[in-house]
Amino acid sequence: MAVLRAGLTARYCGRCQSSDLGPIKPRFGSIPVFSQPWWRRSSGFMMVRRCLLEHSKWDNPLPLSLERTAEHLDLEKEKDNTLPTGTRDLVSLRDVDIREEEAKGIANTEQTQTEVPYIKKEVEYVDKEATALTKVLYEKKETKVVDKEEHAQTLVSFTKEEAVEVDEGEQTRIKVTYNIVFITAEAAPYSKTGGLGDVCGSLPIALAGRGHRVMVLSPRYLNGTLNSHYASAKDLEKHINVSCFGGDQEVAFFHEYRAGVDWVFVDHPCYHRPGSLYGDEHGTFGDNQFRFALLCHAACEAPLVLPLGGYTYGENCLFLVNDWHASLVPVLLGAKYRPHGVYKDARSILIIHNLAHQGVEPAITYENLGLPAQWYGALEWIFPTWARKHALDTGATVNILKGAIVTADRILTVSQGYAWEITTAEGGQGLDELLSSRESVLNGITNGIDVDIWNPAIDKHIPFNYSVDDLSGKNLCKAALQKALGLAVRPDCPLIGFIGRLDYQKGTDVILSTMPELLQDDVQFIMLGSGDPDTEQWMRWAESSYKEKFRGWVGFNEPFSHHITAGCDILLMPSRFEPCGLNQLYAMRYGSVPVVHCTGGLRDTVEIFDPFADEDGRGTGWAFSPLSGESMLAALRTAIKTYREHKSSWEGLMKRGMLKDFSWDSAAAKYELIMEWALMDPPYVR
Ligand SMILES: Nc1ncnc2c1ncn2[C@@H]1O[C@H](COP(=O)(O)OP(=O)(O)O[C@H]2O[C@H](CO)[C@@H](O)[C@H](O)[C@H]2O)[C@@H](O)[C@H]1O
Repeated sequence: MAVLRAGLTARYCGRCQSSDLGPIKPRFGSIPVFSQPWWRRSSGFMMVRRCLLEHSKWDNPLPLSLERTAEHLDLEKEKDNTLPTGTRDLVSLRDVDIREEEAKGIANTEQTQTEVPYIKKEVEYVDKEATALTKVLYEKKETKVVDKEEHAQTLVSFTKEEAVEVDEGEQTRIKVTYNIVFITAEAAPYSKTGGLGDVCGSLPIALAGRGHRVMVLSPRYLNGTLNSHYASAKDLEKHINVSCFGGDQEVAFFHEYRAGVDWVFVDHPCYHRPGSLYGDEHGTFGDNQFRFALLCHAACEAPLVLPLGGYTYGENCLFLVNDWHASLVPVLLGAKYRPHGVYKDARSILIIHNLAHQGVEPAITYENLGLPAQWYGALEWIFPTWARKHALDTGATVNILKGAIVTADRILTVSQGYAWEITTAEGGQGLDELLSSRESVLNGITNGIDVDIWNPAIDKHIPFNYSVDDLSGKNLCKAALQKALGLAVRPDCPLIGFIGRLDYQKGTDVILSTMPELLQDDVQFIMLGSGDPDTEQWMRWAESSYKEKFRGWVGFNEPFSHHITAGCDILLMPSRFEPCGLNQLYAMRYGSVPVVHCTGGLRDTVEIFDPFADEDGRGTGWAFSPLSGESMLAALRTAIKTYREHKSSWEGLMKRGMLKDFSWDSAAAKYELIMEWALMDPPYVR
């Protein structure tokens, strides 16, 4: 009920008397309110969205970039004095219903000079198989999916065989390229605390490689450790003021063009402080809402004001907003820009890497976000009574991720399994009903990995390189790891590894509780991670208590994570939930066998070993369920037994994992498809 309340708070609009209980008449004559298909119109939220949109059209401050454009074009004469002051320039310049022919001409000229058209159509030759696949994808889209099960199957069912059958002869297809703008709190190698950084550091490159124009916007963190990564980023000398948190905030932009991608870093003193990206030894930074609201405001301006390579990205772009840090962007598009005719044809896609982090702050902070008051409902989030802290706590908060869930054109998660899990009460983190209501635009695409950085044949972070054809280097890596850790160098002793944030999500509590029992066996265990201080403390204790068998490395150490991935035999991931998980993919690529909890992306990517299937067995690891000490130990013991007693089966497991294709290529093609679907539908918030 709390969720319902949060999602559908205002079912009746006091300003325009619209209600979701019956047909609503268009309010402002020319603006079509029934622009959505019927299944999207059915919820009360849609009504609220429409009303808010209509009202905000008249109350919004003018987006900064447009003030400048209007000034530049000197359209003072064209102003319609019947409009509120702030919107006059804009309406005369940008609105599609622009009335003055002359102004229209000027606007068009300006646009062609500064913007690259975002859809460039070109005919190119592709191989038969790819053509056939494309055709299948289009056919799937044409049959509009309303049925739940069929919907879940849509992306799954793109099989090669099917594709080949459909089309044998066709040789050409239209290649469409987009202007894509990623907004993210992390992008490796510049900034990274986890998988978000990995994905936003490599997916943009894969998309750029497929012909798209791609910009990645993230903060320019200067925290003393990663500063050298920004050395090649040049100050664009474009300082702008964005309006939020009670005034104008000045931000600057730095830029580096690398691997076909425009890496743009938003600069502001709030990103320059010691510690990690989100906090320091005293905990999470108290002003993270400000830091990421600023990122979102700057990100909405960047495509309009930054001439990258001589041209701005322009209005017609696709925003890929990652996690809560970027989730204000779809709301800003709807609340601040579209009412003025800007970004009318842009689309936004929310990518959920981790639903557990939603950017929730007290409701009073809403007024800082630079949004019109009428849009409060889009972010409003009421905690259930049991979750409130004291008698006077009303449970009223703003939830930034929720804002994107209810305004983005499409929603993606990083695996298909997780896309389903978040629509259930168990996996929805309180947002399941809201996400279910948007099921028709919710998909999952399993992450790829950067196969150049994570390649045992050329990896500089490991002492010996190896490949699937010659695994001898892997044994040497294991010996080197054991030596470096001060453990006995024993090729026969299974070495188990864990790498990750020390967090409830990662199931570290299950590791802690089973360690005494596990270490009764003849095994070695290495654990790398940082996060929960109690777990860090436990790691120190365990290292001194199990001197012969356990090593704990507290901290974030990327080269060492590569060495562990190469050197261990088994990689353990007992994650409570896992949207995708990258370490199991890295492990398989390095010939280490994953033992994982059967959840989310882990279930999708680790195929359970079956020694009796095929000639040499089938599968790449073990997935246990439920998440308990007993089932984890049972899976580990089976893996250890296989390692010790069935050498050829083990080698088969390693090789099958190493031969899997985890590159971004196929995932990037699916992203293109989702972008295409986003553009087929009209903008969700107009
Ligand atoms: N102490 C340490 N030292 C060095 N490296 C460390 C480290 N701790 C973690 N890492 C690295 O950080 C990355 C973590 O990847 P995960 O997929 O586990 O990410 P995370 O849970 O942060 O991300 C979320 O986003 C990603 C991306 O979408 C999803 O895969 C995932 O399920 C979701 O929870 C890996 O590259 C790992 O090697």
